Amino acid sequence: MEGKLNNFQVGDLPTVIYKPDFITESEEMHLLDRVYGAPVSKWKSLKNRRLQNWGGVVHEKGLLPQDLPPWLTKITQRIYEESGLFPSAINHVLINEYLPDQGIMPHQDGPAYFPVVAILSLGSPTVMDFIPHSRLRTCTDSGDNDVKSEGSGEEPLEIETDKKMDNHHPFSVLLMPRSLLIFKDNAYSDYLHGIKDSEVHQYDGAINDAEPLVSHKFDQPLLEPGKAVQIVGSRDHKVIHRTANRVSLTCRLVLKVHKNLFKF
Ligand SMILES: O=C(O)CCC(=O)C(=O)O
Ligand SMILES: [Fe+2]
Repeated sequence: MEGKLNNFQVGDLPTVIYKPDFITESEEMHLLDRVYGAPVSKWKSLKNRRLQNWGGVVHEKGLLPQDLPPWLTKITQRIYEESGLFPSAINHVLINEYLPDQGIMPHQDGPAYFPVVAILSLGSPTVMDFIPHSRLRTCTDSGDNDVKSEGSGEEPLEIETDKKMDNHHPFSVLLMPRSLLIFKDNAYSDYLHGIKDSEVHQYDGAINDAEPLVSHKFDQPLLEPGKAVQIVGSRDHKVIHRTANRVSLTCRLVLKVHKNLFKF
């Protein structure tokens, strides 16, 4: 299936796609209303962010499914159709909320997911860092505790300590509100991805910093009205001041779906 997002590949890897303005401002507002309108009990607080889990419980061996609500299927269906990268409909969405000084440790997504991830950003820009890691470390280490869980129970985190980095280089992607990031293949399997827990993010050298939305290559600060977000740019020092919350929708597919608990 040829996806119409193919033209939006960024960087050297063939497997990172960045589509600015995938949704409109009113769609963004609508989604944020839904996220914040969810019952308080839907939020799970972790040390450094909050999250909502939609679509069911992900186990190592598969998904104990729950139907996604229509406000989510509307967007996941669009991602499914326009990307052409998922073999069947997206059935799991993790919604993360980050305060301006919060992030997510470098990690690789859990093994239950089909290795394509689509992340829709809402609210505030951020920079996502990709750090190469050695695939060999994942299964062979025993007592070293490379793989840690941050508490969601479904995302083993691998802390990069290996300095052997083959020919892979770290890179970063600037994620503007309303944008869609998709990564797969090498970008999925050979790199950890994470977001720094600092209020200031640099995006010098971000693989998509040529995109028109980020053409603020002047020295004057630019304040987006209503968003309380500052993007300051100069040729050498491009930074985002994260002054508002960011909400992201991480949309994935778990191929193995269990209809009842006893089939695990
Ligand atoms: O919030 C993001 O953009 C990333 C979230 C993520 O990596 C995850 O939920 O696995
Ligand atoms: Fe992730």
